[in-house]
Amino acid sequence: MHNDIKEVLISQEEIANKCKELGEQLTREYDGKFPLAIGVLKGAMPFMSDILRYTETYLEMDFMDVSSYGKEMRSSGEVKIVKDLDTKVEGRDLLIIEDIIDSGLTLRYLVDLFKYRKANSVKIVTLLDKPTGRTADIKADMIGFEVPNEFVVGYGLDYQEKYRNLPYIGVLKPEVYGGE
Ligand SMILES: O=P(O)(O)OC[C@H]1O[C@H](OP(=O)(O)OP(=O)(O)O)[C@H](O)[C@@H]1O
Ligand SMILES: Nc1nc2[nH]cnc2c(=O)[nH]1
Repeated sequence: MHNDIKEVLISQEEIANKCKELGEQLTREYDGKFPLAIGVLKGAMPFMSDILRYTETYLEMDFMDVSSYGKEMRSSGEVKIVKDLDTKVEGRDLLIIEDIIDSGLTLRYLVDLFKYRKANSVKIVTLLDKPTGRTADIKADMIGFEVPNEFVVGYGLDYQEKYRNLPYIGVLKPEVYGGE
C-alpha cells in the first residue's frame, strides 16, 4: 500500500497535532452548548474520531453518508444522499466535520439542506482545504491544512475505496491511476 505513494504531504504527527489543536478550539467554541457533530461519511471518519476526543464539552454525534465522486477523481457534480441523519436539526447548532473541501459542492449542498431544515447555526471544520478546486461558494470555519491542486489520499480519503487507512495524507504515483 505505501509503495503506491509518490509523496507524503502531511505526516501522521502533523495530523495528530492539528487534531488536538482543532479539538481544543471546538471546546472553546461550543462550551455550554450542546452541538450536533455531523460526520460526512465515509472520508471524515478518522478525522472526526480524532478531533472529538479532544473536544471536552457535551455534544451529540450523527452521520450523513453523501457521495459525488464514486470511483472517479472528479466530482460528478451531483451530490447523492446515501444515508440521511437520524437526528432532527431544527433549532440545533450543527458542526459539519469533513475530510476535504475541493469543489465545495458537497458542503454547499449540506449547508443549504440544513438551513432549509431550520438549523440554528451551521459551522464547518475540515481537515483539508483545496481552494484551487472550488466551483461552489463555500468556506470552512476551521481548516486543518491547505493542499495543492492534486488528488490526495489517506486518513479517510480514498481512491477507488482504497488508501483510507493510511495514517498520513499523500499523493499517488501516476501509474496507480493509469497516468504516466
Ligand atoms: O468539495 P467536493 O468536491 O464536493 O469534495 C469533497 C467531498 O469528496 C469526498 O467525498 P466522496 O464523494 O468521494 O465520498 P467518500 O467520502 O465516501 O469517499 C470527500 O469526503 C468530501 O465529502
Ligand atoms: N480522495 C480524494 N477525494 C476527494 N474528494 C474531493 N477531492 C478529493 C481528493 O483530492 N482526494
